[in-house]
Amino acid sequence: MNTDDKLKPLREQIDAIDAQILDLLNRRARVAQEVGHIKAETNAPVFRPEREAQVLRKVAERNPGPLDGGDVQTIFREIMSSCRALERRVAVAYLGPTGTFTEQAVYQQFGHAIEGISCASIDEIFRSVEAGTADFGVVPIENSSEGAINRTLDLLLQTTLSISGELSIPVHHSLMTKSGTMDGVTRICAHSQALAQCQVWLNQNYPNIERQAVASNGEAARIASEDPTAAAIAGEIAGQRYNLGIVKAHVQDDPHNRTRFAVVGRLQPAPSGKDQTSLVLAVPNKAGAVYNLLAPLSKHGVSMTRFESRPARIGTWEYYFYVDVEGHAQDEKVAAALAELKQNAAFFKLLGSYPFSL
Ligand SMILES: O=C(O)C(=O)C[C@]1(C(=O)O)C=C[C@@H](O)C=C1
Repeated sequence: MNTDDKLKPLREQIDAIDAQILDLLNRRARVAQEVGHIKAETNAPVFRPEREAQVLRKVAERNPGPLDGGDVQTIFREIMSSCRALERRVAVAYLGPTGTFTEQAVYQQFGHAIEGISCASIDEIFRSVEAGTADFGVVPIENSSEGAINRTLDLLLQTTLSISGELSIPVHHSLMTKSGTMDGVTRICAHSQALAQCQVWLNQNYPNIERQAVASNGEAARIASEDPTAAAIAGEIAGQRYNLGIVKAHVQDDPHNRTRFAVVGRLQPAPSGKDQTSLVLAVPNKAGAVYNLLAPLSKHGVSMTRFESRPARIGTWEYYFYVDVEGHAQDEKVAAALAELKQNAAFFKLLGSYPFSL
């Protein structure tokens, strides 16, 4: 028997299974449509991150293999994304142009059945959600090599929006040009964060080529696609979008470089069973103030997962503290700790409670 003869019965099995999967997918989609009708009657939100997190956790727990648990979650995320789009296609604002890591983060959180709205800056993302042009925005909040994205932290302080989710993705940068070589290149363009994440490598390899900070890595890729004297540092997806050749892949100084993103919107997700709460606090500038401020967390057995300070920029040495804690603001012990924190703080803002990222 030749190879094709051996494959034929197996491919017939796959065809039969695919027909069953297709039938089941459409049965699921019809149920989601019914859910959509009920939500439309009551004006309830279409995107329910706590429910999606529960579905994804359940499939990973139940998955008997041989498919990888993470791969199964990716498949189900897309199934839910398509089902959700039958109810209504949510509009998500992100830092454009296409091909940025923020766009990748959007798909990781919402799947591909969305309307992506490309914005020129982090400010514009917040504005478009606040104005209702987009339902949600995805903004970078922290990079593992470079630390906090300060503009996002500042905007979170002012916005009327809440954080309704978070996720982190690996960030691998490549040096790319139109020709795939560095011949004739006089400048290397990238977002300032990406230039900083690759500075050791750039100092070693191209110390004499000018570096130019641009609005985003996607924008850098677009520039390089039009100008043969410009190279871009960006993700490979951006390079593919703009037809660039790779001069060198993985040029970031830290091979484990990751960026964390926050999803912002008007939605306040219900508890999912495994959640996180983000808040901003400030205290009067006196000895022991920060220590006393945080005491209610340990008193009520609430774990702090992140603590970041940012100058208040009012000319004095005062700081805002960005704090993440485990649990949902509606959980009894978190609620008790937050009530006490609020009493002790000179400033208190609850940014949101949302499912712990998968
Ligand atoms: O359970 C819901 O509320 C649904 O709308 C269904 C569904 C799904 O496909 O499972 C789709 C969208 C929501 O974000 C959550 C889940």
